[in-house]
Amino acid sequence: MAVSSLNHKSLIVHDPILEYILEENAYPKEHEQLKELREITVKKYEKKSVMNVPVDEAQFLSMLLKIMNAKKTMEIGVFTGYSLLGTALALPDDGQITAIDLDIEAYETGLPFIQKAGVEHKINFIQSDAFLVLNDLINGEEKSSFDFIFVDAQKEDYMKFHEKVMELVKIGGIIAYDNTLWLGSVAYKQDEYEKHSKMPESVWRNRDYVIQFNSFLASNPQIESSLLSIGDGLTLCRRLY
Ligand SMILES: C[S@@+](CC[C@H](N)C(=O)[O-])C[C@H]1O[C@@H](n2cnc3c(N)ncnc32)[C@H](O)[C@@H]1O
Repeated sequence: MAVSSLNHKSLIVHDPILEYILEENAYPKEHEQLKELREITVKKYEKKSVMNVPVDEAQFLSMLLKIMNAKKTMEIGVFTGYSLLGTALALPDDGQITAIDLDIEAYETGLPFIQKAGVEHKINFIQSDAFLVLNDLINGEEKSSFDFIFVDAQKEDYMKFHEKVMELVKIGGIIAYDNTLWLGSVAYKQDEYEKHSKMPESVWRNRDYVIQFNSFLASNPQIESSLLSIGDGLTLCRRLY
């Protein structure tokens, strides 16, 4: 199957390599309800369905959560819930996920598959602007209590999210930021980009936020970080103090 038909968001690896990863490793072990959720998302949202994290990235996150023995997590930016369902499947039966999105219709599109997978009880979905919820949690009893926080919302807000989620994640806990290679655009200078890429103007515009954020993380002493070339780029940050 050609990668272009896989609806996969990655400019990082050459198509045959990506196809190999997906066909020979990721798809054979994709949970049935994740597959169904992914397919219904493509059917309903077409091009917008690339907002779901890719299968290989969700599997990486699932393994990370298990290695960490994560129990209490948060997801900012749920959409139809591909990464949310992956997380819910990875957590123990008494695990908890605070999942926040403004868009309840998208969440409800994926909800039947979450229910069918038997993991809805681990999820507290909050329909809200994430900043309101983060402020409430900070003012409540939730500081330094989360094992893992996944941030997958508006890229221009990542810097502001970082300030908040650093208060909520435990020391030693992980914050994961999605799309930190922003379709590869962060690596191009403008003239090279124009020559080599057909990315839309909207990608180019948001690229500066992602570049600034990546550079902020790289020089931030409060975290250890690693930018992985999986999916559209995933940065893991471990809170040090
Ligand atoms: C890339 S999608 C999330 C995809 C999801 N993590 C997955 O893998 O299926 C981004 C989502 O963030 C939500 N979003 C953007 N800004 C937000 C904010 N300030 N508060 C809450 N949700 C927000 C959008 O409504 C959208 O559904």
